Amino acid sequence: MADRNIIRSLVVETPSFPGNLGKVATAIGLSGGDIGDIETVKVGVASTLRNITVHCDDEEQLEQVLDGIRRLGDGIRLHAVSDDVLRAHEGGKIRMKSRLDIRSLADLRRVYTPGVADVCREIHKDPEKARHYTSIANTVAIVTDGTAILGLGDIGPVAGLPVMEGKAALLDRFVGISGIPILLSTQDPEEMVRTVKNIAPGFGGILLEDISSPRCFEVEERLKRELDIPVMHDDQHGTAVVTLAAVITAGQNAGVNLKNAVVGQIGLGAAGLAICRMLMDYGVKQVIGADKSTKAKERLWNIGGETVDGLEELMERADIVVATTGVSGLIREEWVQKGQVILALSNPKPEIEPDVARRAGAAYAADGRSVNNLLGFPGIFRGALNAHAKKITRQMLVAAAIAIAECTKEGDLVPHPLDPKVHQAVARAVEKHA
Ligand SMILES: NC(=O)c1ccc[n+]([C@@H]2O[C@H](COP(=O)([O-])OP(=O)(O)OC[C@H]3O[C@@H](n4cnc5c(N)ncnc54)[C@H](O)[C@@H]3O)[C@@H](O)[C@H]2O)c1
Ligand SMILES: O=C(O)C[C@H](O)C(=O)O
Ligand SMILES: [Mg+2]
Repeated sequence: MADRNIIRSLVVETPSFPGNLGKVATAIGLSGGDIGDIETVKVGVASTLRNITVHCDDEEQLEQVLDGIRRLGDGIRLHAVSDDVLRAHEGGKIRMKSRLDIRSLADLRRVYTPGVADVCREIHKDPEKARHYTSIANTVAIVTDGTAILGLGDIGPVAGLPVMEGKAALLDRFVGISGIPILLSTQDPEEMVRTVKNIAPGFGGILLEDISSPRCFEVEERLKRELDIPVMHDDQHGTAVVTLAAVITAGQNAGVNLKNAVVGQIGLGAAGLAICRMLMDYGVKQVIGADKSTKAKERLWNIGGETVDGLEELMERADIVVATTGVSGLIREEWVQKGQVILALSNPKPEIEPDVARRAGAAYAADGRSVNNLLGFPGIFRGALNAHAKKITRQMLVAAAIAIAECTKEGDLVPHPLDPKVHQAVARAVEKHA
């Protein structure tokens, strides 16, 4: 099933004789919906009740699907439509949990007082032991001020929390790291740096997330300098790592030699500038960039890149196009060149849908759901924590990108994020280069 934007759970009642579920499935399919899971809730003598998960492109298509089912008649009834995504978020996605069971008084005295005091004394005598006797070495703060939440913009840290909880869930699921969202109610770089430094003693690493440019550059630079634990702004370097991996495989698949290729980057914010820097470091000779902001373009000049004024010019010249503007539909179909590679990475909606780009002649096209920093940040932090690294260096990031490219199946641009091998491979590569 292709990635769709809307997921709904439909409660449908059908008469209990063969062929009725088929009618419902046909109605959904004829309106362009995809069926996910089907769960039978109740089988009665006269009728059967089922939960049917449906995936659609947009609200309009969903309405057509619902109308199609309602029109079936003959005892087929649509009882309820619920939003699976909202339902899944009820109560939040994460929680803090004890690793030790507390059943007996002995457990209590071991886990808590008075036993715990001995552990405190040990750490007080030798602070290095905190790594061994606490959760610090396996815990990463996921810090945001809520100013660049996906492409939704400055919606504040609380509205952005579902993204941070999502990153925590991924860290847990893929590499067993505890991610703790930290929401900052300030946008002042000085205050942000001070706050993160003040809470840093409880963490093995700091993942900065969805902080808008240009403040993100200063905040990250200072924290890297002033803290001796790994600090990484995911939207910059996590994205750059995964994009480099996709560009490497795209180059191989499309027979383009990266050393001679022109890569065009649209959007020179947090993600875009880091992508340009990473590609230039990797040896791509010609990186051209476009942004509506002159200040953003100046930042690319400062690192030796070339800028163009119009998106059309960039689209005309580039063999590989990467876009990270947050603007859905920014790339027009008629700008796509035959054989081009297009990575439209903005979430939640890309600058051009991959199937539209391919129809317009692109050799390879992907969006931010598949080329996503999720392929990088879990393994990068796992590797850095395993190595007790104090910094995440450029070599570690390039090694991560190469590891991702090497895990990619033939014909794909990047590996599937649910493939545990990729996160392990990234962790190993990063640890080796730490
Ligand atoms: N797929 C991924 O893994 C991934 C990772 C990071 C960011 N992103 C996406 O990239 C987008 C940007 O994120 P960011 O953190 O870099 O934000 P940002 O705000 O730092 O940067 C966005 C840049 O795009 C520029 N821009 C906006 N509209 C433009 C237009 N019409 N023409 C040219 N330039 C334009 C802005 O001036 C800015 O410099 C978001 O949608 C985010 O979801 C995707
Ligand atoms: O959160 C994601 O899915 C990727 C990225 O960090 C983004 O901001 O879009
Ligand atoms: Mg992000």
